[in-house]
Amino acid sequence: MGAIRFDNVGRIYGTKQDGFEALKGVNLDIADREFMAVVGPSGCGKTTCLRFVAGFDQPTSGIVSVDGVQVTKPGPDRAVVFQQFALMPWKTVCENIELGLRNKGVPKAERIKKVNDILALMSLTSYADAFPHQLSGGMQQRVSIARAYVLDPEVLLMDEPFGALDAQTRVVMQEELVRLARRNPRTVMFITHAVEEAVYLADRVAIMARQPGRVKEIIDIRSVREAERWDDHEKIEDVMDLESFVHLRTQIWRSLRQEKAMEIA
Ligand SMILES: Nc1ncnc2c1ncn2[C@@H]1O[C@H](COP(=O)(O)OP(=O)(O)OP(=O)(O)O)[C@@H](O)[C@H]1O
Repeated sequence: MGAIRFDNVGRIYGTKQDGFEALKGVNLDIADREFMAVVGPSGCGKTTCLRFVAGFDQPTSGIVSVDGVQVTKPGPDRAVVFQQFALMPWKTVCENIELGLRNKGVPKAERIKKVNDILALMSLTSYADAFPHQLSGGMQQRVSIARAYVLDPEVLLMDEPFGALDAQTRVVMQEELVRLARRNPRTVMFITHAVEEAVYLADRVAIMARQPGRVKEIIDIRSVREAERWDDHEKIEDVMDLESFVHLRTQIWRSLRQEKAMEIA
């Protein structure tokens, strides 16, 4: 459940005759419960691709599908976490997390249990009654992720979720997301500009190119992570120190730099 497919996807903004071709021939398969990070230069169309899967926008050519069904609108099988936390400021942490469950018609007793479980899992229990403005950015993003996870969606779509956080908070959130993703795997499409973040979190990394936007290369991380037992290390800096990690990071940087060089040439 939750397998995502981009089949020869294109997007033209404006008219077909006089438009801007943002994406052309995007092909990408994200397997059920796979964590796919997407990297690429600014403007290559990462967010546009994510919006297709969310059902917020439609391609002008090709098909985006989840489990073989073409996506035409948003649905409860897909949850989105944005860079800006987008919490309801007048609702408490607990109420923010509960809202989606309420909209889904989940009975009260079950709602309370689910909310309490996710609060504990995300170390948020003592903040349950706080309002968003009383929390740091990192805490607010933790609530956003809890709010998405509690719905138990097949697909989690994350657009630079840690982009607005300071470096230290970002590391803590990355470690937590790894914990969550390994314990309760979901199909994840995770957009980031941070190559190290992509290598640390993902099973595979899709590298996009620009003008027009397309997927130019896919790097397998999972087989290396498993062979080299990255998950035995609790801290991100210990993983980032491993030769196998450095090698993959360099490979992705090289691919991105090649792209930049071609743009400048
Ligand atoms: N509504 C729109 N109308 C016209 N052009 C658009 C629209 N939305 C996006 N674009 C263009 O499409 C291209 C892809 O945009 P998109 O936001 O998907 O890129 P991105 O890779 O996510 O960029 P960034 O990394 O900077 O967030 C960009 O050139 C952008 O200017």
